[in-house]
Amino acid sequence: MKLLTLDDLEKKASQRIEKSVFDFWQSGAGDLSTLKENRNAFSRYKIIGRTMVDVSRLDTSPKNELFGKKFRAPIGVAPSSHHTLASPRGELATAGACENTKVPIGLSSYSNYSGAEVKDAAPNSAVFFQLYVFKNRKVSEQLVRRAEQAGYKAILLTSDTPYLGQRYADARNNFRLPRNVRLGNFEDLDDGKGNKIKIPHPVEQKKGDSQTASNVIDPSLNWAETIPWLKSITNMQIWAKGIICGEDAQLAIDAGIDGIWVSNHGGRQLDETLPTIEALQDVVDAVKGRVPVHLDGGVRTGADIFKALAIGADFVWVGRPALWGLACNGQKGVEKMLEILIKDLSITMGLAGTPSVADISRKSIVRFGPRYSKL
Ligand SMILES: Cc1cc2nc3c(=O)[nH]c(=O)nc-3n(C[C@H](O)[C@H](O)[C@H](O)COP(=O)(O)O)c2cc1C
Ligand SMILES: CC(C)CC(=O)C(=O)O
Repeated sequence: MKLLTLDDLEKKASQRIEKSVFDFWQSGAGDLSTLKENRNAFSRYKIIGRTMVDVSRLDTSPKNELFGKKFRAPIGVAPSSHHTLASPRGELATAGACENTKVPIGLSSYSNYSGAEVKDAAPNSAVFFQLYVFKNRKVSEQLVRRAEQAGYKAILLTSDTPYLGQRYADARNNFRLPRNVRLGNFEDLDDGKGNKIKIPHPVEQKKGDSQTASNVIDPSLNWAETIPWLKSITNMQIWAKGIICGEDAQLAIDAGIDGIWVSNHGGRQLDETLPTIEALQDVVDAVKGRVPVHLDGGVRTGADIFKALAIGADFVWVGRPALWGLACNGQKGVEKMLEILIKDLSITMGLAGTPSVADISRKSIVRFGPRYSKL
């Protein structure tokens, strides 16, 4: 089977990976409405292809540098947990692919390899360390300090997971991590008094009680307390992931956040929330260029990336496709996935008469169909 699109990688990965793991990757929360809408909503936007523009030179590089680095395209690999379930070198392979392709990666708190190991594998690409804030703040504090020491540029604070979404596929499969899976960032943690801390995994189901295990993440996070606390323990930038409305973007900026990441966690958390491409315009308009705006959720083609850039995103990220690439062919599979996206973006830009990312604007697209409106 020729692997030409991300859909092809998804199909091949589904044939290679054990069903309960593949279900864990693919599944969303509730009746999967947001998961599906993340994809479907892209097709409500159409590109106005302009012709007779000199497109003999195409430049996919982002309009602005990210942390002073010039990447090859405004595309990156969003944080997702447990890459060794896909391939033995796990995040080392994913990050290596990002490094070779010259795009950034955000590393999950729940990576199997530690932040320092991944930074060594991809010194230029490993920029974001995604943070879950745990009820035991000492744990998160140590994760942050280690990330800073390893050279990460920003903490990507996941704001949409006070509780774990209801993922029925995982509950039905009684999904559990294999015993030998490492949690690299949680090794040798202590409570400051010399006592070792072990953290239970939020996705694992405890017998008869799906909530107990997700209880490790702190549901009391808020702008007024959490951001000053984070700023008191690190000099890294703090970005907020999980924003889907302009009001929250404004509150995040008021709290001193350095960047906004529009996301609904790939439809895995609040079901029936907005698809991210529909939420983007409100966020971009509220932010008014004060901080960068990034987006993830259902991005699978160059046209999807083009549409998000046209609405005003500075950068666009993919989650599941990296896992599919890994499952198909390790690091080379992730490289293939990223090359497919970059080539597709480049061709879309050429055919749309927008030779550089700076040429892509709201004039480049139209939207049809009913809009979400406030009541
Ligand atoms: C298997 C899996 C694990 C994930 N783990 C994390 C995580 O540890 N932290 C986090 O902030 N987001 C996590 N995410 C969400 C992604 O960062 C991202 O928001 C989402 O996958 C984007 O949607 P997409 O998969 O449609 O591209 C995870 C997503 C998947 C599919
Ligand atoms: C460990 C989990 C909380 C990882 C995650 O964010 C997810 O599965 O969506």
